[in-house]
Amino acid sequence: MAIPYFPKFMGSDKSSISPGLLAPSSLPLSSPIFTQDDFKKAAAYKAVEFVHSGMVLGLGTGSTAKHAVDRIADLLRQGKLKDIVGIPTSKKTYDQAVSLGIPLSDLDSHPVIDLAIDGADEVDPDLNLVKGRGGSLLREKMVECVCKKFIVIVDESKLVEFIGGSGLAMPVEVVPYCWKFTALRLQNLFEESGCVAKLRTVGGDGGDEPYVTDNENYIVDLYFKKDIGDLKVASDRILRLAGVVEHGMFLDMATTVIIAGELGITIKNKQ
Ligand SMILES: O=C[C@H](O)[C@H](O)[C@H](O)COP(=O)(O)O
Repeated sequence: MAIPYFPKFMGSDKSSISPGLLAPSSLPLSSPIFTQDDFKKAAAYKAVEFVHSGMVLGLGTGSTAKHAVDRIADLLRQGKLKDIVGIPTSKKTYDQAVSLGIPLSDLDSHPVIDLAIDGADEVDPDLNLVKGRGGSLLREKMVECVCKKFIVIVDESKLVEFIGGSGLAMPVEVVPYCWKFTALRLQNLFEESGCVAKLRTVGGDGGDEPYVTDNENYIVDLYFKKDIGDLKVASDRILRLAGVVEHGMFLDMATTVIIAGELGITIKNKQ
């Protein structure tokens, strides 16, 4: 069931998101014109309610996760959270967390993580994800596969019927050596799904300069015209290709997905 943002006028449910959190201050509550970023923030703030003092936290990457990191820092400053250790999933999140004074560590020192909060590019009905359109899939997967709880935060535009269903990229991190060869092999793997493989470049389509990940690798984006079928089989086939480092399908990893949209917040838990 969706939890309304504004309990006062939308219903009696006592959402812990304060009324007005999403409303631009100049608008009356009866004019709820929300941006996509408002939804991202609402999902992020809801997720941070699951954070407790003393936790080791996986800190996600992207425009949605950024709100969660900001919120955690606010609560630390206010003394409402204490003794948090953050494990950032990218250099960008590392920089953000350092600038906000969040104590950080890494997987070597903290191999078990209590909770990770991160965004996603696609979420299917079984809570499988596509991640990595921001380029951070490898570190995200390393961190998020060792957490006890993994909360995914999205606005409703990220919901898809099937993985690849948005028509947007499913990223694969590859080593730079002979990337064209690896890209072709990836494309051939999914020929029946009309797969097109493209090297990600700086500045988007048409650029010459390859996008380089935090791990000094490249990204080959796969675009599918049709459902790729069994995701576990697809995952194994991709990972068996020499030259592939990791792919952006996060299967059976999310324990909870928080979705924010026009009707409010919906929380889905893995069955
Ligand atoms: O590499 C990027 C990450 O997987 C992000 O979590 C994902 O792309 C979602 O990002 P955003 O919240 O900006 O849509």
